[in-house]
Amino acid sequence: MAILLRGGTVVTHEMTYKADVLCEDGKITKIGEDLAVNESDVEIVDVSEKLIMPGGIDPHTHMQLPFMGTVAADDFASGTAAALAGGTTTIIDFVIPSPGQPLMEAYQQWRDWSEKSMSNYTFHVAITWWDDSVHKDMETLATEYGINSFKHFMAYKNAIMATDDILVSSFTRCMELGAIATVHAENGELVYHLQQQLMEKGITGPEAHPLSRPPMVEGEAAYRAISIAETLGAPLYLVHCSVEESVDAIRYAQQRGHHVYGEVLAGHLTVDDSVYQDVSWERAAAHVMSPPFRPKKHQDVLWKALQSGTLQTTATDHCAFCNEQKAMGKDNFTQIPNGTAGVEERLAVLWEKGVNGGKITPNEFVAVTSTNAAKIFNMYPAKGAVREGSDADIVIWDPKGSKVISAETHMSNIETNIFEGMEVTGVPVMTICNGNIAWQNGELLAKAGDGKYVMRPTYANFYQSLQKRKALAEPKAVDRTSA
Ligand SMILES: NC(=O)NCCC(=O)O
Ligand SMILES: [Zn+2]
Ligand SMILES: [Zn+2]
Repeated sequence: MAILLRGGTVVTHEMTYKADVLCEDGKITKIGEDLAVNESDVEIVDVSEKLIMPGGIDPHTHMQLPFMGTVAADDFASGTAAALAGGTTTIIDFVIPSPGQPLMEAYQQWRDWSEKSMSNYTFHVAITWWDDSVHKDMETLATEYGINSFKHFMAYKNAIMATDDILVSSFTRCMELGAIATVHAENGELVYHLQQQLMEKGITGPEAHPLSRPPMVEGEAAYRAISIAETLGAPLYLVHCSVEESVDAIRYAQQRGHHVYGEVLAGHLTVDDSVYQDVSWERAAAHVMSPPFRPKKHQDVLWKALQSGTLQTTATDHCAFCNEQKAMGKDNFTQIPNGTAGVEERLAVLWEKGVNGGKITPNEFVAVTSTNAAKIFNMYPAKGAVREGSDADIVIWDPKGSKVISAETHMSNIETNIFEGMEVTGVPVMTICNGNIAWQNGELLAKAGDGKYVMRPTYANFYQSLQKRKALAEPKAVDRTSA
């Protein structure tokens, strides 16, 4: 049934205005003041005093990920239910082939798992190894399956780490296909070396995790990935930037005119490394994720980078493991499955600390939680927008509503919440996904399978200048025939 959102305030990444919004057949069909509709055909929802914003896009989640000897506890049903409860209507998850596994086989595996999604979903595909078949499958994925981003883990040695030769081959291929390369920037060799040293010293608990991944481990990899991409003229997106060193590397590259984008996690903006000193092993281990939570001074830099546009997107890296799974590393911190949750909390945390904290405007909030990701990953304006013709993926926001975040009430399948006890003012009250009310005031209405797979075409907008620049700089041999 069509839905008319009556009397709300539309907030987009560029403007704020009063209007009614009509959603029909999964699309936003009309926006205007006092829209007239046939009331018997349309469900009218009073949203006065509420904000109408594009549904959140979380560009970094791992539902049901097989990782470090176990499988992430939130599958595509529970994880996307949590997303909807938090006002997020689209996730970009990751297909991660095991080294040697054909890309198309892994892709099909993830498509099967994700059929039970309740929110919309799409995938980055990780490049974990290289041969001619990978080169070919990247094209098939880009041209036939709507994949325009390929991920590279520079960490996780002896597992899924991409070495420099793979980065060079894959970034080059991304350019040829009109796709964007993304990286998890951490020097995997250094991490491995420091892990062994810490274990030899008998520091085996979660407090060793951040010591094995100091800021320069991330900064070096960020700088290296950027240098490789810039040399090749390839666009680059750095996931979960957590330290000043990465922000500096990105800002310098942008100042040189390079197309480089950066993501920051709600967790890295708000949680600091003191969590690893917790006397409870369980609570400390619950925060083991990579990159780790950082000393507080980095949070300030990350916020400023988001405010200034050096970083464009916010995500969660939702990769949930319950206490029993974390206990796999009871005697050896390197075996603690890496990952934390947050897909349900991201928007509320960003509103509380960002908007209420005077760091970003509501319009900038929309940009960093939805629109910018839609643009970079080429889903805009179907996604990331409240405008006529866009998909009806909407969050109705109550800026005066409040709650206390807690594992007691969250939807994720784990016993801990990294934002435990945070009081937030500004909460979702309704989430509309594909024109249907998917979640309302604590009640999940979406069903497994309601979410749609999102095709993302290649050649996002930034390719227009990138290609021209590349053509103009094309090297030419010197003609010496007449010399
Ligand atoms: N982030 C994390 O600790 N786990 C998920 C895999 C990754 O993104 O590195
Ligand atoms: Zn990562
Ligand atoms: Zn991740």
